[in-house]
Amino acid sequence: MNRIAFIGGGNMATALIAGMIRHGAQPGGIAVSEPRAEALQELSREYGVATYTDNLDAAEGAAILVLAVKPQMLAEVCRNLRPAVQKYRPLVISIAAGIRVHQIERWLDAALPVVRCMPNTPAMVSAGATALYANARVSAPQRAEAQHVLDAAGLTVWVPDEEQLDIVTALSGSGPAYFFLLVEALENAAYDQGLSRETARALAAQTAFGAGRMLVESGESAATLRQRVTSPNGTTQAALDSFRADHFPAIVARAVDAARRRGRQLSEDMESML
Ligand SMILES: NC(=O)C1=CN([C@@H]2O[C@H](COP(=O)(O)OP(=O)(O)OC[C@H]3O[C@@H](n4cnc5c(N)ncnc54)[C@H](OP(=O)(O)O)[C@@H]3O)[C@@H](O)[C@H]2O)C=CC1
Ligand SMILES: O=C(O)[C@@H]1CCC=N1
Repeated sequence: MNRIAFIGGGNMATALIAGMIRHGAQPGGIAVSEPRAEALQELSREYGVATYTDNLDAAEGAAILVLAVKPQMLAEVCRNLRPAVQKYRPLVISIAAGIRVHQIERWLDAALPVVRCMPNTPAMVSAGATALYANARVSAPQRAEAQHVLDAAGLTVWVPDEEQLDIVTALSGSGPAYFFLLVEALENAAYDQGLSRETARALAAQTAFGAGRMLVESGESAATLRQRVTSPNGTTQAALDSFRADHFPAIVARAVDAARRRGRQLSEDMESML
């Protein structure tokens, strides 16, 4: 694998680096830059990667540049990276929510191969889900390289249209938080009804894990698996009827739409940045 530099060494970058190392990447070929000294020390100690406080030092000679800072930081970070990208012309991979390829190219002031992708935090346990989108300048080998980086984090899929990344962000990028919210609510409901906090937490988490494994491993649809739990006139049906009476599908649809619109807004908020 070519030398790869991560700009920003926060949650997602760490999850992706961990996945790459687990899949046999050489730590010496991975550079990370990040302002927080303790984060850099941790990355160096845990994974043996090269760490820098200066983004240009990290980007020096990199064939792949992963932009892993907050969307609001990206314009400034890209502008500072101009000398390195114009010299080395790397494949740029952005994981920033919302920010469009044309904005990244404008801020880098270079027409470059850019892959935008949307991973999620289960990448930390190699159970991530990532969608990728490539602009027309990305060659077939570069596409394979980008996919290789993200494959180490879990499932990967390509989308043909950049707009679809906002939907992906609202589904799988933010999605782990929706499941955590449901688990919190289940845990609290069982606790309120008399289970100990510890027992409620363990059962709620294991139920989420078991349901997730069945969804991924059984090859059956969520609807089929749900029906199999639901005995006629039984306890599950009582709960599902209550969910429907409270418009659960509409609640979920509205939340996903709010996340999708926020992704677009993040991009629009940054549109004035040159
Ligand atoms: N978390 C998630 O579930 C997902 C996040 N994303 C995207 O990933 C990106 C990163 O998110 P996440 O990892 O959660 O955020 P983090 O805040 O954990 O990581 C960003 C890191 O970048 C550092 N940073 C700030 N300024 C600079 C700079 N000028 N140069 C280099 N590094 C800098 C931050 O340091 P400091 O803390 O000191 O500011 C921080 O450590 C975002 O764009 C987000 O949209 C995508 C998919 C899922
Ligand atoms: O909340 C966010 O904006 C980021 C993108 C997807 C998950 N976390």
